[in-house]
Amino acid sequence: MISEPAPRGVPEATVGRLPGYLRALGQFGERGVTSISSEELADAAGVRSAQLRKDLSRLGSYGVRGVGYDVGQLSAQISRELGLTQDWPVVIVGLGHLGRALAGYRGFTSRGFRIVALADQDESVVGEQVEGLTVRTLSDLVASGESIAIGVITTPAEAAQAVADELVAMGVRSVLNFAPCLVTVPEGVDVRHVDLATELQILAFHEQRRALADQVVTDTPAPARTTEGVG
Ligand SMILES: NC(=O)c1ccc[n+]([C@@H]2O[C@H](COP(=O)([O-])OP(=O)(O)OC[C@H]3O[C@@H](n4cnc5c(N)ncnc54)[C@H](O)[C@@H]3O)[C@@H](O)[C@H]2O)c1
Repeated sequence: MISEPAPRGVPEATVGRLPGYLRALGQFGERGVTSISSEELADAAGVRSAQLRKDLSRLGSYGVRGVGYDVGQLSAQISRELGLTQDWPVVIVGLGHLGRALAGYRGFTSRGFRIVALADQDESVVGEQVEGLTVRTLSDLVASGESIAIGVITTPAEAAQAVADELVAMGVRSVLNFAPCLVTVPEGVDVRHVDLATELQILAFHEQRRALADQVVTDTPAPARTTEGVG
């Protein structure tokens, strides 16, 4: 595998596909595979191989003809590019159903995200031990001066903007918002919205398209049978 320094400015769309490549590489690595062709990796990640080669070339990675990519090296390079070689301290705000499920999710830790704080405003929740951490109020957390890189919002929509503002005020520059509303943040802060309902709506759209297409096929009258040459 040939690796050159990554050119600056990797497009967002490429960045969006890198976690998928990393996940696929991890699965190959677990099975003891040490080198992989672009076709195999593209198949596992669900993209076209030309797309994969283009994306990886943007990181300065080119497979070797007949050998492909080195699984370990490529994983390390993508991890570096995504900034996963360092630990990112995360706070979850809103310790209801979703917040608790995320707090217990082992996949964060194994991918370089350390949940270091939990916050809620409900007095019956503050002080509770969840996954080895004591739930605090956001103001207590701000007062502690702890360094937090990523804030995860799992409060009801009505509270999300105020929580985002507090997170930004305490120096958080990346926000992952699960509440079903848009939150705005100042320049220099990134916010990503996660909404499973949107994903379901997109699936419903495609499902409806397929159902309509099936209906057209069923409703189309069969071509009239020719009687030429009969009798
Ligand atoms: N993105 C998704 O796909 C998805 C999926 C499920 C739920 N959700 C959303 O996630 C959010 C949480 O859902 P849930 O079922 O866990 O709700 P929940 O009611 O069980 O929990 C919400 C928690 O937020 C706390 N809270 C409220 N205001 C707060 C504030 N200002 N500061 C700190 N904590 C505060 C509450 O005390 C409660 O513990 C909701 O907005 C819900 O719509 C999103």
